[in-house]
Amino acid sequence: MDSFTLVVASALAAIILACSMGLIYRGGARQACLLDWMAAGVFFACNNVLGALAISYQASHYLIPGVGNALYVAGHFGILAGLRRHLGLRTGWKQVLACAACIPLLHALPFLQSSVMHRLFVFTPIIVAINLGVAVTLWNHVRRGEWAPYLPLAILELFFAFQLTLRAAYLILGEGHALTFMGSQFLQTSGSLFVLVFLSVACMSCALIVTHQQAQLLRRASLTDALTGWLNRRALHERAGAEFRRCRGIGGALFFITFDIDHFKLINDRHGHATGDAAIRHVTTLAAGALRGNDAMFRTGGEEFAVLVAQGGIEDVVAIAERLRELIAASPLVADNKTVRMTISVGVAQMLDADVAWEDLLRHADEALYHAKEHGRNQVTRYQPAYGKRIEQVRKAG
Ligand SMILES: Nc1nc2c(ncn2[C@@H]2O[C@H](COP(=O)(O)OP(=O)(O)OP(=O)(O)O)[C@@H](O)[C@H]2O)c(=O)[nH]1
Repeated sequence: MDSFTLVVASALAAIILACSMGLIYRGGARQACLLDWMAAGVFFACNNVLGALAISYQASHYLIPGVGNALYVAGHFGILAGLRRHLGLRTGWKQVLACAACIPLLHALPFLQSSVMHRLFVFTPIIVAINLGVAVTLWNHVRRGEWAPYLPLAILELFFAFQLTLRAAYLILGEGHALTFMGSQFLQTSGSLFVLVFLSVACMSCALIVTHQQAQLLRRASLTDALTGWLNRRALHERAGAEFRRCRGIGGALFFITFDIDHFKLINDRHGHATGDAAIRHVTTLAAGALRGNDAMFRTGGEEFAVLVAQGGIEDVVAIAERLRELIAASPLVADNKTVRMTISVGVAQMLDADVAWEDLLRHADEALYHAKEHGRNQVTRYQPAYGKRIEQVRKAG
């Protein structure tokens, strides 16, 4: 293989890595890890440009391979640093760049100057450690069900570490005596080929990680209510439908608690819309503390909320609803030297054999809530089939 062509191709792949990461960043995915990966691309590109120059020109030993090796270590570390930043960990850039800056000076040592083999002996373990560092970081910090977007990078880094170890072992144990800098032996030039493959696949893998996260963020935003952080109506359709089918399938119980702040219009009228918003947030914060971790909480309208409960019996659920009502009545909002007292009316319904969809269950909870409103507010009402008929009569009369 022609080592010059391979090194130039690797330089181009590194430039493509740097430009792709920069463009994705500029394009709106403002994730700082992209800048780490862009820096990695720049380091690899400089390393390969130096390598290409070294084939044609004689240079100082500190520059080639000294600076070249420093850039190579920094490039590999950039991939690890970006991943660590993406996972919310400290990158360690400062320490690594300080160490990398010392690498050219290390090349003053006669041991490193004297042979390519000795340099392989020193730098291969460093690169392998960084490659394995990527895999170990993923293993330790990515939850089992969320591996899919990280898998290509993990496989790439493990593969690179494996081929590097194998080639270095073979060269050191067998063929090492024949090595020259940028030589043309197959085992040596295949190293450039692997770097080319590494850079190309790293570019795709890093882009995949970021675009997958962007898609996740957008999906989460599309299912979340901006004011309260609770799930919205769209999420309700997805979640309640799935829970309804699951509970029907296993013969489990399913409940809806719906609640609505009493006379909320008066709060807006007396204290203003901003205080109204704060009151809504206050109620959802209190409610989230009172409900159980497994209960799914939805904001279904302005001051209307629904909680999907898939455990316990009807008595437990009514008790939770009662606790929630008492908590909100006892915990007024205090804002801007104002005390805003609130109460809620609550409806509770259990899935019935006759229910054909989750909407039936929600309608029953709403009918119970309507009953609570009609009978004085600030109370919990458990659904009775008669409520539906009564509401039907009221609608017809109206
Ligand atoms: N501040 C604020 N107000 C909202 C929001 N969404 C809806 N509202 C207001 O909530 C009020 C709801 O009023 P109603 O439906 O008459 O209910 P209510 O006054 O709570 O009366 P009852 O439910 O019968 O006890 C309306 O004035 C809406 O403008 C919101 O996001 N923020």
